[in-house]
Amino acid sequence: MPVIDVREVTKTYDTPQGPFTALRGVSLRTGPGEFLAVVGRSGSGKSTLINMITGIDRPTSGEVHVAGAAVHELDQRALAVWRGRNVGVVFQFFQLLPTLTVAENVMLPMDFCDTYPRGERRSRALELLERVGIAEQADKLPAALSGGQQQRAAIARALSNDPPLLVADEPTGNLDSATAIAVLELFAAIAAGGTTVVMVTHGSEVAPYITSTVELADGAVRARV
Ligand SMILES: Nc1ncnc2c1ncn2[C@@H]1O[C@H](COP(=O)(O)OP(=O)(O)OP(=O)(O)O)[C@@H](O)[C@H]1O
Repeated sequence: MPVIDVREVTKTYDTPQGPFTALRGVSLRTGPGEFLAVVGRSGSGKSTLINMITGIDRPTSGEVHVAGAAVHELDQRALAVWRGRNVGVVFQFFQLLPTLTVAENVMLPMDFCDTYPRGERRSRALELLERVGIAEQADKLPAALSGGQQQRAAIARALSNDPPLLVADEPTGNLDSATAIAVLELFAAIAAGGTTVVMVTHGSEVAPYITSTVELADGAVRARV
């Protein structure tokens, strides 16, 4: 079963200048354990495609099946529950809550979705922080961490509910190249463990780590390798 099955998705935005079609008949299938890079020039539709997969936005036509759910058919409430359990999201600027410790940030999705018993959440957060290599930072505030450490904390948070899919939009865009490579290695290890990882990227340094690529051009799939 594919983890991601996007079928003939079209997305048209209403703009003051009239309708603008950002995705035109995009289809994409991705299996468990794949590390997929989404590439293409600025404006080619990468973020729009990611927003379809995560259910942040809806297609104008077509179908989006992710981790067993028909995402295009879910209402807002069902989407929030589904997303919390099935999709971990990592951003370019980490987006950790500044007033919570690193461990508390990692516990947030478990608290939100009530996925693990309250008494087990902190130990699970510490295990995840161990897995991403920053266990010793658990009780610090995010501002006390380096950029690479903050991104590792954000990845631990994204894995909090053990989702089948991890989505990352330019996760290394704000990191120096050595730190970026370390984060890519971490994503590759996560994918090797069976989690599907989808990453929007501009960088060419990803090649050794990814298992496949989809290239978008003008809202259509130009290449899929
Ligand atoms: N909410 C919106 N309303 C109108 N147009 C939009 C909206 N979101 C995106 N677009 C347009 O759709 C096209 C695709 O945008 P998208 O953000 O998906 O591209 P991208 O490949 O992620 O670009 P970048 O690499 O610059 O982030 C662009 O022309 C953009 O201006």
